[in-house]
Amino acid sequence: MHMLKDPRLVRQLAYVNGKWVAGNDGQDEAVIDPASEDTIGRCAQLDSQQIEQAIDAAHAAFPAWRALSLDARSVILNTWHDLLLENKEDLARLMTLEQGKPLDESRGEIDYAASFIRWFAEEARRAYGDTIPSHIANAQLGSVREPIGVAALITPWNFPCAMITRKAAAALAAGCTVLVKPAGETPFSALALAELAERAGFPSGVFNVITGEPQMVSQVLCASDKVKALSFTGSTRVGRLLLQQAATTVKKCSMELGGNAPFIVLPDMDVEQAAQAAIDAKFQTTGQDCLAANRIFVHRSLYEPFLAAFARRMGELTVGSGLVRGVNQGPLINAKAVAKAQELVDDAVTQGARLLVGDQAQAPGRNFYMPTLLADVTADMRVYREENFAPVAGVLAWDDLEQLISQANDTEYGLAAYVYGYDMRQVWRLLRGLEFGMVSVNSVKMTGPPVPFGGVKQSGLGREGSRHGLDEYSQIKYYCLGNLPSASGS
Ligand SMILES: NC(=O)c1ccc[n+]([C@@H]2O[C@H](COP(=O)([O-])OP(=O)(O)OC[C@H]3O[C@@H](n4cnc5c(N)ncnc54)[C@H](O)[C@@H]3O)[C@@H](O)[C@H]2O)c1
Ligand SMILES: N[C@@H](CC=O)C(=O)O
Repeated sequence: MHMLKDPRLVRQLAYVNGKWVAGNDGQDEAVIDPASEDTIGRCAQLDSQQIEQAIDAAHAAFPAWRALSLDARSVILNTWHDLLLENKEDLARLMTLEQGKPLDESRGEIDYAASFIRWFAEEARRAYGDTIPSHIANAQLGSVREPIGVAALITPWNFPCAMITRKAAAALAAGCTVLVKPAGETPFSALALAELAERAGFPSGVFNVITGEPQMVSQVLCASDKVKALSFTGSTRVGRLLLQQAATTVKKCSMELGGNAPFIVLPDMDVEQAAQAAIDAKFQTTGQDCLAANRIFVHRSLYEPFLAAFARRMGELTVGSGLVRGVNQGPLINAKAVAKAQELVDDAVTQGARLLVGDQAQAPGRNFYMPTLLADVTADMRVYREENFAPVAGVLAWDDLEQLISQANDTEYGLAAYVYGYDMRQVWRLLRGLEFGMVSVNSVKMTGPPVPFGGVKQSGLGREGSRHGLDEYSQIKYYCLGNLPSASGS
């Protein structure tokens, strides 16, 4: 922490109603650097009464925030955006310390996080309603969009800034006030965002970061009638629980959940290009990415050359602390994640997968998992069925396009899919046949503010980013102005 240029960005207290708040009775929890396993700080743990107080503060701040002009809200959002970029180096370092990802990836995430703020500061100006041709005599019909109210935003540790800004910027721009509950592993990035939000001029109670025991916090948020929207990014398992909890007060729910992305290589694809793209799609964020290629399907005619090219290119992966220059594979978030990766690999090898690359004896620490390549993966293996969230690549061969589509769709998940190849007929068939919310053809990069990000099936509900991102935080009010003189047909 002493390495930051601006030490005031390191906040260990929650941020509620414009104040830094300690847990009642001084409750706090250690935050660990997953690379060194050192404690880098402690984070306040609020109790249920304090969560209620935070909800009250956000609720009280809502009328004045929604009443501000769009221009005034945009100015504050744009200032927040600029502050993120001005403090990029510190924010990136903080992220690497608590999350583990290589510093360059953290810098990239700060740019990415900031880009959503600028996007929604502009997009809110285009939150149009409708005029509706009237079927009622002498009436004018239409609709306007209104902010939904207090929004609770619960976020994961793998993208500690961007998953917050993609939600918060949309909610704030729409006129909502927010309560952010970051993951316990990565609270400091969220609290640094709060420090910058304060400097940007958000009025007290508009942007709050509440830290505490996850189940208790979500129960209090979900039980409160003052919280009108719940936006969650995280695992499908927890998403299901939250949907049940939110049902009691019928909240508007947006769910960005797990993935099990197929990466499909068509027979006309260049093997080296496909192998590099698959490496990028698999190993970004050390495999801890909801978009990570989880099942790599390669046409049988290219299968062995692809495996050879993939294995050779894995030699360029360097494992170590994210703070060290040249490292592109950081630690996993904790030892539990390492144990899960090992279980999946063991299960696959026991069931006949070939272990082509991967030697855990080389791991530089308890929380590191060495990049691993498994060939001849089958649908019975856990590595195929589960989101592995680790640098473990499972590859299999395919022969028939229709069979491939059924195989790729044979998962409860439906977030993202990749297709590599140029035969338009095959590409189009896949694009329409794959049951995934996002399909990217010949590009690993697919995300960004203009994109409607989200999944189908049990990967989620709703869309973030794009013009649709505002929908999660606004509601349509229809109006009928009746008994007007000579309005009919005009
Ligand atoms: N679709 C997307 O946009 C997207 C983006 C990033 C991550 N993810 C998914 O997130 C998962 C990894 O993140 P994670 O391990 O932090 O997920 P997680 O579901 O364990 O935790 C996410 C959030 O929920 C909280 N939480 C955990 N258990 C809870 C409970 N029982 N009740 C209430 N809250 C609880 C956590 O503290 C955290 O804030 C992966 O499945 C990944 O695919 C999805
Ligand atoms: N990489 C994703 C986050 C998933 O973990 C994104 O861009 O939103």
